[in-house]
Amino acid sequence: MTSPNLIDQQTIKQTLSDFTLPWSPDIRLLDANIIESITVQGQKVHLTLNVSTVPPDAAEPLRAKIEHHLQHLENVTQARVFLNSGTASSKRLVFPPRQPAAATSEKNVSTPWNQAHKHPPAKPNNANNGPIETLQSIGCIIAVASGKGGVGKSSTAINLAVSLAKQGLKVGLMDADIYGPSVPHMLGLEGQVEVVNHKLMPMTAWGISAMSIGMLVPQEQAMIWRGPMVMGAVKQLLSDVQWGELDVLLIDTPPGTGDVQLTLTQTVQIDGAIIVSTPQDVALLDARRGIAMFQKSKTPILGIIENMAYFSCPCCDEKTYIFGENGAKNEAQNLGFPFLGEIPLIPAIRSGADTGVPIVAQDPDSVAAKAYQEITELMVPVIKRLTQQRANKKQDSAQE
Ligand SMILES: Nc1ncnc2c1ncn2[C@@H]1O[C@H](COP(=O)(O)OP(=O)(O)OP(=O)(O)O)[C@@H](O)[C@H]1O
Repeated sequence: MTSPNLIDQQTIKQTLSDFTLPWSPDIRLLDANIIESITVQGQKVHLTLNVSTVPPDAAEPLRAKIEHHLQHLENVTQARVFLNSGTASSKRLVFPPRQPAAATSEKNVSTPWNQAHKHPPAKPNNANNGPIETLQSIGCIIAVASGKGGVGKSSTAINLAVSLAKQGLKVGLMDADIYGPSVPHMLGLEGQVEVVNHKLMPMTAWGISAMSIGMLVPQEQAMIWRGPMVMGAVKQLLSDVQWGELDVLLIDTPPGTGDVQLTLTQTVQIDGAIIVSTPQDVALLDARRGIAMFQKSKTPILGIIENMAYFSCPCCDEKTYIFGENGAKNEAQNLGFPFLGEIPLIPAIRSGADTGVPIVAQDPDSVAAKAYQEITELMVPVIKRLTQQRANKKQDSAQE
């Protein structure tokens, strides 16, 4: 029997020695200067093709062919082939494998030449256009959003997710912040994502399943992606990830009202959105824009959470309202949305995020953990209701 240790760059190259270029069959792949890198880690192989000289329509088929070949090699448990359309100074890594069902709509994303144009991606894979297979066993989907960056949306989403899991729910967390994915770091997740039956498996931490672009490509790569690629990545986080059976999938959205939000609302049925804001006017103004966007796509607003509501002095317990008092609470009242609760500004929330141990997991009896728990106690019946509504909708459309 061959030892798994025998896989290395050289053996991978050898197995590719018979490959020729489909558009120039006389030229061997190995001689064409297209293979940019081969990384072997144990039985996992990552190969990058530089397709800057490849005819536009040939790049993706070539990628798929090589990936298929590598996946079937003895002693290879995971093989992924990436496309890089850039030169050495402007590298652009193309998000990897696509599933056949999504291939048509993601064609613009997978072909580097298309990315040069600013056209929107192909017809949105709207929830109404057909269900996404990997989301079929999910009770309901809730977006956690904010208008403004840095208000603590990711910290809130993570702690809510862990707190819901502590209450016995099966929870998934999708980090849709393509440009600044913070979920892996805040959950302390490292290492390779497993691929099983051509689907990405979510990583697990603190009782929840999570997936983020930060687990798939280096941060600096995703940061230079433009509209169509970002939209494609969001779709893949939904449709190429084996989310499995979940009571709720929380989606941590990036701040603002850009491509990601648009893609999400066009691709899946979001059952509700929770808005996170600090009490400060400028954050509330942006939050209002976020609310308007969700309302436009008929996504129900489930409520508003006030984060960094106040700082409580550790010595005397005196509350200081650093960002103003009750801003988000009043806003919820004015707009007629439920106020879900307030989270104080607490150093342990920040340090928990920095060390990858959410405060809810680290210190369940702390003031911070209790604040999150109070919110999730309000969320549980809402999740049940949304799950029922989603199931009814599914049944109705099956009968149509
Ligand atoms: N209640 C809180 N108390 C103390 N620190 C907090 C609190 N909420 C968030 N933080 C810290 O504030 C910073 C920003 O939080 P976070 O990354 O969650 O915000 P965000 O709104 O998701 O940001 P972005 O829009 O950039 O993704 C982080 O360092 C986080 O640990």
